[in-house]
Amino acid sequence: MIEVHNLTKRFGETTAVDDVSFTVLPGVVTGFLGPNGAGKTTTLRAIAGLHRPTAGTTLVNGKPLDQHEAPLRELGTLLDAGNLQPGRSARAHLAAIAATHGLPRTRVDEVMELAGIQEVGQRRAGTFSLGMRQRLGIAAALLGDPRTLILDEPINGLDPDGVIWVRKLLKHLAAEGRTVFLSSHLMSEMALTADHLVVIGRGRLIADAPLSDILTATSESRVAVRTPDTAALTAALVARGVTVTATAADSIEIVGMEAPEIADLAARLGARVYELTTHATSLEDAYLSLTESSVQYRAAAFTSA
Ligand SMILES: Nc1ncnc2c1ncn2[C@@H]1O[C@H](COP(=O)(O)OP(=O)(O)OP(=O)(O)O)[C@@H](O)[C@H]1O
Repeated sequence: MIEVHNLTKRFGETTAVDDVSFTVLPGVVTGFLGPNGAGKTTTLRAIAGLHRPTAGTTLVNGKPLDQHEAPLRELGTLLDAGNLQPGRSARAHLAAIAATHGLPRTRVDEVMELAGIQEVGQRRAGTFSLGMRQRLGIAAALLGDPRTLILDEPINGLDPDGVIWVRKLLKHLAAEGRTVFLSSHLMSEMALTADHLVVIGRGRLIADAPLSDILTATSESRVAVRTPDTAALTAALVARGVTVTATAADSIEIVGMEAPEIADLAARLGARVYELTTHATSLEDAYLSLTESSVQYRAAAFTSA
Protein backbone atom coordinates (compact mmCIF):
# COMPACT_ATOMS: atom_id res chain seq x y z
CA MET A 1 0.00 0.00 0.00
CA ILE A 2 1.15 3.56 -0.68
CA GLU A 3 -0.09 6.47 1.44
CA VAL A 4 0.60 10.04 0.38
CA HIS A 5 -0.38 12.54 3.08
CA ASN A 6 -0.49 16.28 2.28
CA LEU A 7 2.59 16.02 0.07
CA THR A 8 4.08 19.32 -1.07
CA LYS A 9 7.33 19.60 -3.01
CA ARG A 10 8.83 22.89 -4.12
CA PHE A 11 11.89 23.42 -6.28
CA GLY A 12 12.83 27.06 -5.64
CA GLU A 13 9.91 29.11 -6.97
CA THR A 14 8.20 26.10 -8.60
CA THR A 15 5.59 24.19 -6.61
CA ALA A 16 5.72 20.80 -8.34
CA VAL A 17 3.31 19.08 -5.90
CA ASP A 18 0.84 21.05 -3.83
CA ASP A 19 -0.74 19.42 -0.75
CA VAL A 20 -1.65 16.14 -2.44
CA SER A 21 -3.14 13.19 -0.51
CA PHE A 22 -4.19 9.78 -1.83
CA THR A 23 -3.85 6.07 -1.04
CA VAL A 24 -2.90 3.36 -3.53
CA LEU A 25 -4.39 0.02 -2.49
CA PRO A 26 -3.03 -3.48 -3.05
CA GLY A 27 -4.75 -5.96 -5.35
CA VAL A 28 -5.55 -3.55 -8.18
CA VAL A 29 -3.56 -1.65 -10.80
CA THR A 30 -3.71 2.10 -10.17
CA GLY A 31 -2.91 4.52 -12.98
CA PHE A 32 -1.36 7.94 -12.37
CA LEU A 33 -2.39 10.54 -14.93
CA GLY A 34 -1.79 14.21 -15.51
CA PRO A 35 -0.58 16.65 -18.17
CA ASN A 36 3.14 17.34 -18.71
CA GLY A 37 4.61 19.02 -15.66
CA ALA A 38 1.65 18.03 -13.43
CA GLY A 39 3.94 16.58 -10.74
CA LYS A 40 3.69 12.82 -11.38
CA THR A 41 7.42 12.06 -11.49
CA THR A 42 8.03 14.31 -8.48
CA THR A 43 5.35 12.43 -6.50
CA LEU A 44 6.73 9.02 -7.53
CA ARG A 45 10.28 10.08 -6.61
CA ALA A 46 9.06 11.32 -3.23
CA ILE A 47 7.39 7.94 -2.57
CA ALA A 48 10.68 6.24 -3.50
CA GLY A 49 12.58 8.46 -1.06
CA LEU A 50 14.49 10.23 -3.85
CA HIS A 51 12.96 13.66 -3.07
CA ARG A 52 12.64 14.98 0.44
CA PRO A 53 9.12 16.46 0.75
CA THR A 54 8.85 20.19 1.48
CA ALA A 55 5.83 19.16 3.59
CA GLY A 56 3.80 16.02 4.15
CA THR A 57 4.71 12.34 4.25
CA THR A 58 4.73 9.28 2.02
CA LEU A 59 4.40 5.77 3.43
CA VAL A 60 5.09 2.47 1.68
CA ASN A 61 3.48 -0.59 3.26
CA GLY A 62 2.82 1.39 6.43
CA LYS A 63 6.20 3.12 6.98
CA PRO A 64 8.45 5.69 5.36
CA LEU A 65 10.57 3.67 2.92
CA ASP A 66 13.85 4.32 4.75
CA GLN A 67 12.45 2.81 7.95
CA HIS A 68 12.03 -0.62 6.34
CA GLU A 69 14.83 -3.12 6.96
CA ALA A 70 14.89 -4.31 3.34
CA PRO A 71 13.48 -1.46 1.17
CA LEU A 72 13.91 -3.38 -2.11
CA ARG A 73 11.59 -6.11 -0.82
CA GLU A 74 8.99 -3.46 -0.08
CA LEU A 75 9.20 -1.18 -3.13
CA GLY A 76 10.31 -1.88 -6.69
CA THR A 77 10.76 1.19 -8.88
CA LEU A 78 11.12 2.03 -12.54
CA LEU A 79 11.85 5.72 -12.48
CA ASP A 80 14.57 6.29 -15.03
CA ALA A 81 15.14 3.47 -17.49
CA GLY A 82 18.13 5.36 -18.92
CA ASN A 83 19.99 5.22 -15.62
CA LEU A 84 22.44 2.41 -16.49
CA GLN A 85 26.18 1.95 -16.74
CA PRO A 86 26.46 1.55 -20.52
CA GLY A 87 29.53 -0.71 -20.39
CA ARG A 88 27.93 -3.24 -18.05
CA SER A 89 25.98 -6.26 -19.27
CA ALA A 90 22.31 -6.55 -18.33
CA ARG A 91 23.13 -9.53 -16.12
CA ALA A 92 26.00 -7.69 -14.38
CA HIS A 93 23.73 -4.67 -13.82
CA LEU A 94 21.10 -6.83 -12.10
CA ALA A 95 23.73 -8.85 -10.20
CA ALA A 96 25.25 -5.63 -8.81
CA ILE A 97 21.86 -4.47 -7.51
CA ALA A 98 21.16 -7.94 -6.04
CA ALA A 99 24.57 -7.99 -4.30
CA THR A 100 24.14 -4.47 -2.85
CA HIS A 101 20.80 -5.41 -1.36
CA GLY A 102 21.68 -8.93 -0.19
CA LEU A 103 19.31 -10.60 -2.65
CA PRO A 104 20.03 -14.13 -3.90
CA ARG A 105 21.84 -14.35 -7.30
CA THR A 106 19.28 -16.88 -8.50
CA ARG A 107 16.77 -14.03 -8.51
CA VAL A 108 18.74 -12.37 -11.36
CA ASP A 109 17.94 -15.24 -13.75
CA GLU A 110 14.33 -15.32 -12.59
CA VAL A 111 13.70 -11.64 -13.31
CA MET A 112 15.60 -11.76 -16.63
CA GLU A 113 13.29 -14.56 -17.71
CA LEU A 114 10.23 -12.68 -16.44
CA ALA A 115 11.26 -9.62 -18.46
CA GLY A 116 12.14 -11.66 -21.57
CA ILE A 117 15.77 -10.47 -21.68
CA GLN A 118 17.63 -13.73 -20.88
CA GLU A 119 18.82 -13.96 -24.52
CA VAL A 120 20.56 -10.58 -24.29
CA GLY A 121 21.84 -10.92 -20.72
CA GLN A 122 25.49 -10.74 -21.79
CA ARG A 123 25.06 -7.71 -24.03
CA ARG A 124 26.24 -4.33 -22.82
CA ALA A 125 23.28 -2.25 -21.62
CA GLY A 126 24.61 0.71 -23.62
CA THR A 127 23.67 -1.11 -26.84
CA PHE A 128 20.07 -1.67 -25.73
CA SER A 129 17.10 -0.08 -27.51
CA LEU A 130 14.72 2.00 -25.37
CA GLY A 131 12.31 -0.95 -25.22
CA MET A 132 15.04 -3.32 -24.01
CA ARG A 133 16.15 -0.78 -21.41
CA GLN A 134 12.54 -0.58 -20.20
CA ARG A 135 12.46 -4.37 -19.86
CA LEU A 136 15.77 -4.30 -17.98
CA GLY A 137 14.39 -1.55 -15.72
CA ILE A 138 11.29 -3.62 -15.00
CA ALA A 139 13.49 -6.66 -14.27
CA ALA A 140 15.44 -4.53 -11.77
CA ALA A 141 12.18 -3.32 -10.18
CA LEU A 142 11.14 -6.95 -9.63
CA LEU A 143 14.47 -8.12 -8.16
CA GLY A 144 13.42 -7.80 -4.52
CA ASP A 145 10.05 -9.52 -5.19
CA PRO A 146 8.52 -6.30 -3.78
CA ARG A 147 5.03 -5.97 -2.32
CA THR A 148 4.64 -2.56 -3.96
CA LEU A 149 5.73 -1.29 -7.39
CA ILE A 150 5.87 2.20 -8.86
CA LEU A 151 6.61 2.62 -12.55
CA ASP A 152 7.04 5.92 -14.38
CA GLU A 153 5.98 5.50 -18.03
CA PRO A 154 6.83 1.77 -18.17
CA ILE A 155 5.45 1.29 -21.69
CA ASN A 156 7.36 4.17 -23.24
CA GLY A 157 9.31 2.81 -26.21
CA LEU A 158 7.88 -0.71 -26.06
CA ASP A 159 6.66 -2.47 -29.21
CA PRO A 160 3.07 -3.84 -29.25
CA ASP A 161 4.29 -7.19 -27.90
CA GLY A 162 6.06 -5.39 -25.06
CA VAL A 163 2.99 -3.26 -24.27
CA ILE A 164 0.82 -6.37 -23.96
CA TRP A 165 3.50 -8.05 -21.85
CA VAL A 166 3.59 -5.11 -19.39
CA ARG A 167 -0.21 -5.03 -19.21
CA LYS A 168 -0.42 -8.76 -18.38
CA LEU A 169 2.51 -8.59 -15.96
CA LEU A 170 1.05 -5.65 -14.00
CA LYS A 171 -2.40 -7.27 -13.80
CA HIS A 172 -0.79 -10.51 -12.65
CA LEU A 173 1.28 -8.73 -9.97
CA ALA A 174 -1.84 -6.94 -8.71
CA ALA A 175 -3.82 -10.19 -8.69
CA GLU A 176 -1.12 -11.63 -6.43
CA GLY A 177 -2.09 -8.93 -3.92
CA ARG A 178 0.67 -6.42 -4.68
CA THR A 179 0.27 -2.67 -4.96
CA VAL A 180 0.92 -1.47 -8.53
CA PHE A 181 1.09 2.25 -9.36
CA LEU A 182 2.09 3.42 -12.83
CA SER A 183 2.10 6.64 -14.80
CA SER A 184 1.45 6.81 -18.54
CA HIS A 185 0.26 9.29 -21.14
CA LEU A 186 -1.17 6.47 -23.27
CA MET A 187 -4.86 6.62 -22.42
CA SER A 188 -6.00 3.65 -24.49
CA GLU A 189 -3.44 1.46 -22.73
CA MET A 190 -4.27 2.90 -19.31
CA ALA A 191 -7.96 2.11 -19.93
CA LEU A 192 -7.01 -1.53 -20.54
CA THR A 193 -4.57 -1.84 -17.64
CA ALA A 194 -5.78 0.24 -14.68
CA ASP A 195 -8.71 -0.46 -12.36
CA HIS A 196 -8.33 2.79 -10.42
CA LEU A 197 -6.99 6.23 -11.38
CA VAL A 198 -5.29 9.09 -9.57
CA VAL A 199 -5.28 12.26 -11.69
CA ILE A 200 -3.25 15.39 -10.92
CA GLY A 201 -2.89 18.73 -12.66
CA ARG A 202 -0.56 21.62 -11.77
CA GLY A 203 0.53 19.76 -8.66
CA ARG A 204 -3.00 19.32 -7.28
CA LEU A 205 -5.22 16.27 -6.98
CA ILE A 206 -8.04 16.29 -9.56
CA ALA A 207 -9.50 12.79 -9.18
CA ASP A 208 -8.97 9.60 -7.20
CA ALA A 209 -11.60 7.05 -8.23
CA PRO A 210 -12.25 3.74 -9.97
CA LEU A 211 -11.76 3.92 -13.74
CA SER A 212 -15.45 3.07 -14.31
CA ASP A 213 -16.59 5.98 -12.08
CA ILE A 214 -14.33 8.41 -13.93
CA LEU A 215 -15.71 7.26 -17.27
CA THR A 216 -19.35 7.62 -16.22
CA ALA A 217 -18.97 10.82 -14.17
CA THR A 218 -17.05 12.99 -16.62
CA SER A 219 -19.16 12.83 -19.74
CA GLU A 220 -22.23 11.24 -21.23
CA SER A 221 -22.33 8.49 -23.78
CA ARG A 222 -23.73 9.27 -27.23
CA VAL A 223 -26.06 7.16 -29.32
CA ALA A 224 -25.80 7.34 -33.11
CA VAL A 225 -28.96 6.50 -35.06
CA ARG A 226 -29.25 5.94 -38.81
CA THR A 227 -32.83 6.38 -39.96
CA PRO A 228 -34.59 7.70 -43.08
CA ASP A 229 -37.16 9.26 -40.69
CA THR A 230 -34.82 11.75 -38.97
CA ALA A 231 -37.41 14.55 -38.84
CA ALA A 232 -40.08 12.57 -36.96
CA LEU A 233 -37.62 10.99 -34.56
CA THR A 234 -35.77 14.27 -33.92
CA ALA A 235 -39.03 16.10 -33.14
CA ALA A 236 -40.12 13.40 -30.68
CA LEU A 237 -36.70 13.35 -28.97
CA VAL A 238 -36.45 17.15 -28.69
CA ALA A 239 -39.99 17.20 -27.20
CA ARG A 240 -38.59 14.95 -24.44
CA GLY A 241 -35.75 17.36 -23.69
CA VAL A 242 -33.03 15.26 -25.33
CA THR A 243 -30.10 16.82 -27.24
CA VAL A 244 -30.11 15.80 -30.90
CA THR A 245 -27.44 16.67 -33.48
CA ALA A 246 -27.81 15.90 -37.18
CA THR A 247 -24.61 14.24 -38.42
CA ALA A 248 -25.75 13.32 -41.98
CA ALA A 249 -28.96 13.40 -44.03
CA ASP A 250 -29.99 10.04 -42.55
CA SER A 251 -28.14 10.14 -39.22
CA ILE A 252 -28.53 11.82 -35.84
CA GLU A 253 -26.57 11.70 -32.62
CA ILE A 254 -28.36 11.72 -29.27
CA VAL A 255 -27.15 12.65 -25.79
CA GLY A 256 -29.47 12.14 -22.82
CA MET A 257 -31.36 8.98 -23.73
CA GLU A 258 -30.18 5.35 -23.74
CA ALA A 259 -30.33 3.16 -26.87
CA PRO A 260 -33.22 0.86 -25.73
CA GLU A 261 -35.44 3.86 -24.92
CA ILE A 262 -34.65 5.43 -28.30
CA ALA A 263 -35.48 2.16 -30.08
CA ASP A 264 -38.81 1.90 -28.19
CA LEU A 265 -39.69 5.50 -29.04
CA ALA A 266 -38.86 4.94 -32.72
CA ALA A 267 -41.03 1.81 -32.76
CA ARG A 268 -43.98 3.70 -31.26
CA LEU A 269 -43.58 6.44 -33.91
CA GLY A 270 -43.21 3.93 -36.73
CA ALA A 271 -39.77 5.45 -37.55
CA ARG A 272 -37.48 2.99 -39.35
CA VAL A 273 -34.10 2.46 -37.60
CA TYR A 274 -31.32 0.95 -39.71
CA GLU A 275 -28.51 1.34 -37.18
CA LEU A 276 -28.29 2.20 -33.48
CA THR A 277 -24.84 2.46 -31.86
CA THR A 278 -23.85 3.55 -28.36
CA HIS A 279 -20.47 5.32 -28.22
CA ALA A 280 -19.21 4.97 -24.66
CA THR A 281 -16.98 7.72 -23.29
CA SER A 282 -13.33 6.93 -23.91
CA LEU A 283 -10.77 7.47 -21.16
CA GLU A 284 -9.14 10.02 -23.44
CA ASP A 285 -12.38 12.08 -23.55
CA ALA A 286 -12.83 11.76 -19.78
CA TYR A 287 -9.20 12.69 -19.12
CA LEU A 288 -9.31 15.70 -21.42
CA SER A 289 -12.45 17.02 -19.77
CA LEU A 290 -10.99 16.44 -16.27
CA THR A 291 -7.68 18.14 -16.97
CA GLU A 292 -8.95 20.87 -19.32
CA SER A 293 -8.06 23.69 -16.97
CA SER A 294 -4.76 22.24 -15.75
CA VAL A 295 -2.86 21.85 -19.00
CA GLN A 296 0.24 24.06 -18.76
CA TYR A 297 1.85 23.39 -22.11
CA ARG A 298 -0.62 23.61 -24.95
CA ALA A 299 0.34 23.78 -28.63
CA ALA A 300 -1.51 26.14 -30.95
CA ALA A 301 -4.58 24.45 -32.45
CA PHE A 302 -4.20 23.17 -36.00
CA THR A 303 -6.44 24.77 -38.55
CA SER A 304 -7.53 23.29 -41.83
CA ALA A 305 -7.53 26.60 -43.70
N1 LIG B 1 14.70 18.70 -9.96
C1 LIG B 1 13.89 19.70 -10.32
N2 LIG B 1 14.27 20.98 -10.21
C2 LIG B 1 13.45 22.00 -10.55
N3 LIG B 1 12.20 21.83 -11.02
C3 LIG B 1 11.75 20.58 -11.15
C4 LIG B 1 12.57 19.44 -10.81
N4 LIG B 1 11.84 18.32 -11.04
C5 LIG B 1 10.64 18.73 -11.51
N5 LIG B 1 10.58 20.08 -11.57
C6 LIG B 1 9.42 20.89 -12.00
O1 LIG B 1 8.29 20.43 -11.27
C7 LIG B 1 7.12 20.39 -12.09
C8 LIG B 1 6.55 18.98 -12.10
O2 LIG B 1 7.44 18.14 -12.82
P1 LIG B 1 7.23 16.55 -12.94
O3 LIG B 1 8.41 16.02 -13.71
O4 LIG B 1 6.97 15.99 -11.60
O5 LIG B 1 5.91 16.46 -13.83
P2 LIG B 1 5.30 15.21 -14.60
O6 LIG B 1 3.85 15.20 -14.28
O7 LIG B 1 6.08 13.98 -14.29
O8 LIG B 1 5.51 15.67 -16.11
P3 LIG B 1 5.75 14.80 -17.45
O9 LIG B 1 4.45 14.16 -17.79
O10 LIG B 1 6.12 15.86 -18.44
O11 LIG B 1 6.86 13.81 -17.17
C9 LIG B 1 7.56 20.91 -13.45
O12 LIG B 1 7.28 22.28 -13.50
C10 LIG B 1 9.05 20.65 -13.46
O13 LIG B 1 9.71 21.56 -14.31
